[in-house]
Amino acid sequence: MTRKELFKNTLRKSVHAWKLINELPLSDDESLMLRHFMDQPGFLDLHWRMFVPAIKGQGTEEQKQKWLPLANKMQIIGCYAQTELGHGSNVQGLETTATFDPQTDQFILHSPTQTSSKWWPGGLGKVSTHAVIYARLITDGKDHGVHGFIVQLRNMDDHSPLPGITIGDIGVKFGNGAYNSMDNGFLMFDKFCIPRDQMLMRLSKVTREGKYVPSDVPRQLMYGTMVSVRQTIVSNASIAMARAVCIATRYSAVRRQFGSQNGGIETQVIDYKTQQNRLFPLLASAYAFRFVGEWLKWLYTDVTQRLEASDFATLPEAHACTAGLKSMTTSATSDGIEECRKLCGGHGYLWCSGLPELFAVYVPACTYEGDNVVLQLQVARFLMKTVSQLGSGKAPAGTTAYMGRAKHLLQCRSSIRKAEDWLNPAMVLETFEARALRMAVSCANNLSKFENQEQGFSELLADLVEAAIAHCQLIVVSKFIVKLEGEIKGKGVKNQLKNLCYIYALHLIHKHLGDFLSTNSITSEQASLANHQLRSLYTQVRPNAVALVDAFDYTDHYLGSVLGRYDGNVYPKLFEEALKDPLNDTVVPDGYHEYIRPLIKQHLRSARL
Ligand SMILES: CCCCC/C=C\C/C=C\C/C=C\C/C=C\C/C=C\CCCCC(=O)SCCNC(=O)CCNC(=O)[C@H](O)C(C)(C)COP(=O)(O)OP(=O)(O)OC[C@H]1O[C@@H](n2cnc3c(N)ncnc32)[C@H](O)[C@@H]1OP(=O)(O)O
Ligand SMILES: Cc1cc2nc3c(=O)[nH]c(=O)nc-3n(C[C@H](O)[C@H](O)[C@H](O)COP(=O)(O)OP(=O)(O)OC[C@H]3O[C@@H](n4cnc5c(N)ncnc54)[C@H](O)[C@@H]3O)c2cc1C
Repeated sequence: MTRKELFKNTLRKSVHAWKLINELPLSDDESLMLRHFMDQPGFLDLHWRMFVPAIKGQGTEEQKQKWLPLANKMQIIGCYAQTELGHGSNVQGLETTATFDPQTDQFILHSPTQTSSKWWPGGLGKVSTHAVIYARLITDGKDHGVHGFIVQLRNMDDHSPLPGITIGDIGVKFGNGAYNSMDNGFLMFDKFCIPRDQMLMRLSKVTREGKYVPSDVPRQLMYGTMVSVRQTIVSNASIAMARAVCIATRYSAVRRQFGSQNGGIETQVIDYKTQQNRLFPLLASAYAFRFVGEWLKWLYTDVTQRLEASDFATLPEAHACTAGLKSMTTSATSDGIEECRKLCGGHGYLWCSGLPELFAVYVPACTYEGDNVVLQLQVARFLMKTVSQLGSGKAPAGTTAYMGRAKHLLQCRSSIRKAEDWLNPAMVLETFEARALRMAVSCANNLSKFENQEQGFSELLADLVEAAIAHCQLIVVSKFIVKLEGEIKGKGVKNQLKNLCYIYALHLIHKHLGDFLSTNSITSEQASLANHQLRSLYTQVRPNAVALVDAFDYTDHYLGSVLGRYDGNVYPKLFEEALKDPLNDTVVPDGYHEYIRPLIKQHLRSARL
């Protein structure tokens, strides 16, 4: 499809999905499933995941009563317009202004520079009638920082932009189809006025007289929509990883190379330890991210209930966990999808493998909803704060509770003696805790050598990101172990999940061996025992690998991959796909007479000369 066709087709699908949701009707959970099977980014994502939650989280009761019924019936379509051409990560650096005019009781929205143009918001370019806009609030010449506003963008009769608004699509993005189904947009305001009551005023207010009344709750609640979406992105990482792994595992069982004895059949590539060493940790990650995603959903629900009761105590942890896990799981999944493509050899590079499209549509997850490095630095700040409070009498809680055992964890030596000890959950956990704590404490010690803490933080950014990642990996490992401690239905399922849990943990030890050795969390002998155990786990997973990806229950239609077909009938179907290519419509290609023939004839003439 051309970009225009792709975009229009996504509109068609989105509206059809909305019709089904209402007619059947579908529950919220079922609607989310429908979104997965629709399988294309589109304006609905931003409307439901960001526009509506932003109003719910930041609007007053009156504002919710006015706007939510319209949004819930999709009589207005909204997006989330925060990022600008010049600033995305640095939200406090946004330039768009919303200046209160007491004469007219309105805010004047203005884009003072080119870099202040809104740039990237999905659904903004062509579809949205409304947006939640983030802009600097100015009253009586004073800048109160960034606040949210509900703004109508387009005429409800003919969809034309309202006077004072310049709007459009930002152009083609990475890949062929992928995220190009979405109208990521730009937007400029030229002194565009909105009524005062369209500032989202649950957190802070501007009175009729133009007085700014700051909020008595943490200002970070303005970032609540991002926290909510980051949480959902973690579960989505599992879905995308599982999809790539399903394709690569099934194909690895079909594909044979080398190893033929006396003219017999060759070896299935899944039997090569190198293939297993690349594939099975990704299979384990797909399961691990699913479990940590379930836990994160619980954490998010818990913090939301606490916030409703004005208990803000767990907000920093919820922010650190959603930011860190969003970052860690999306980075691992993007890399994992690409690894799966390589695991499928040359055929993985074919469009019909399903992997190039999956990669192209997935990889912006490392950037949207917070650049992954910027988000890990938020985790690092949280960790440095926690370390600095150790010994102050305030015991760390939740995911940092392990830091409360700092004295032990800084000194302990791993008691792993044989390979099987690596299947002991307490020993594995302690290894990850020791490594994470020691990296965090080492950063804190290095920071303390700087007179200026911010300067020190800048100098140590790379180490801080690594410490944050170590902490996030510990969370994933520990939630997988907790999952195994609970009830798991199905004969033998627990054993399979145990194998995957330890593959997940031990492959991380192998991959980040430098961290584990340099922090003395393990010795080199214990590292080789871990490798030994890892190989043994691969052998145990091998007979069940295909069943473990079948368990994701993805249809062939959803996978969209010739290589990942359930029936394994890969080669005939690759031919079928090839023959469908428009280049094969004719035997002699268009362009032959224009270019190829004259070229060949010219050579023939020179040869005769
Ligand atoms: C699709 C096809 C198929 C393949 C995929 C398969 C499946 C997918 C299927 C379906 C997918 C469906 C849906 C996916 C779901 C949704 C995705 C949809 C679309 C995505 C669109 C993306 C939209 C966007 O990108 S919106 C824009 C996002 N922008 C950002 O994230 C900006 C990042 N920057 C920031 O957040 C901040 O600027 C900052 C970096 C945190 C810094 O903020 P600042 O105020 O300057 O803070 P400071 O560092 O000084 O800290 C102050 C203080 O505040 C605390 N803090 C910061 N943030 C928060 C927070 N959010 N909550 C709570 N507290 C916060 C911080 O810790 C400090 O605390 P303290 O003072 O140290 O105690
Ligand atoms: C597909 C897609 C959809 C999007 N949808 C929306 C949307 O609906 N609404 C919306 O408002 N926005 C949206 N965005 C914008 C997105 O949220 C931003 O792109 C994202 O927050 C990253 O910000 P940035 O582009 O400014 O990156 P930058 O911050 O410019 O990052 C560039 C580089 O600088 C590094 N960097 C930046 N700051 C630091 C620092 N302090 N320390 C160390 N390194 C640093 C980063 O790691 C990165 O390597 C979307 C983006 C994409 C790609």
